[in-house]
Amino acid sequence: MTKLTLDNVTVHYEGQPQPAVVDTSLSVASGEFVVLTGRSGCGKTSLLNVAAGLVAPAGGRASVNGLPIAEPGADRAVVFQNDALFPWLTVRDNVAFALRMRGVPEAERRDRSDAVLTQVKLEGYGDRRIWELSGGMRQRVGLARALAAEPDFLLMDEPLGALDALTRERMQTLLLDIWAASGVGVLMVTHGIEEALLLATTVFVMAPGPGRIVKRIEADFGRRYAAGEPVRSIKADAVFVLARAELADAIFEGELA
Ligand SMILES: Nc1ncnc2c1ncn2[C@@H]1O[C@H](COP(=O)(O)OP(=O)(O)OP(=O)(O)O)[C@@H](O)[C@H]1O
Repeated sequence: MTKLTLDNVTVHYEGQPQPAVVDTSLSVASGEFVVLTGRSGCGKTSLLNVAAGLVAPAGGRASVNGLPIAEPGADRAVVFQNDALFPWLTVRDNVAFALRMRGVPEAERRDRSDAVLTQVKLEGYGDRRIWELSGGMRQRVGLARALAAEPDFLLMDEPLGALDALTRERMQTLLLDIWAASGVGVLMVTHGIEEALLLATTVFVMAPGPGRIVKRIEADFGRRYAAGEPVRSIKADAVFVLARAELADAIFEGELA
């Protein structure tokens, strides 16, 4: 099992009077789906970027299996909200880009790309151009590109934020399917309250001023979905409805209505 750990992490951007995140700890292990949520500016992206190796903490420690995170690595694939795909490349070449950079031979690149395109339900789209795809399909290409590297961790910053409600719901179940099948550890930032609860095994609620974790909620709704229960029945369950209210309270606590 692989474990990504943030220990008492502080993020302080140069020239800012206050740290963006103080003394914050969490971990993500293989097979866990950890979600960061909270109001705007509470430091969610900052924390994710520390895990990605894109931001160096001013205090504390970020590590994978005890080894310090100093830079981005192939073990941690990052998916952003509007993933920058290369419009002049085909879908398959976008997915295979990182593999090409790493010198993976062409036949293997093709096989691996087609396998992950099937995983994200884009089988047969390998030869299409990016501009021929809908927003939801583009986001699935971004996800396929991340998966092609066979990472231990998927780090996702509002990956579904730009999608319409229906596409977003479909992507949520797709993410759960991929997570359950791959055993990857996920750290995801979202503003979506239902999304956080449905997907996460653990939800961390952050609050600003300075950014910190104010609540931890354990959930098993994603596992129930993976075990065959329909999403609609999960969301209608009184346990889900109560948890949603508890999560909303934690997010908006201290904020004037
Ligand atoms: N590169 C940067 N330089 C200076 N300040 C930054 C930088 N990135 C973020 N900040 C500040 O750090 C704080 C936390 O930002 P961050 O983006 O981590 O929060 P967030 O919870 O992800 O916000 P949102 O939900 O709006 O995306 C904010 O006050 C923000 O203005």
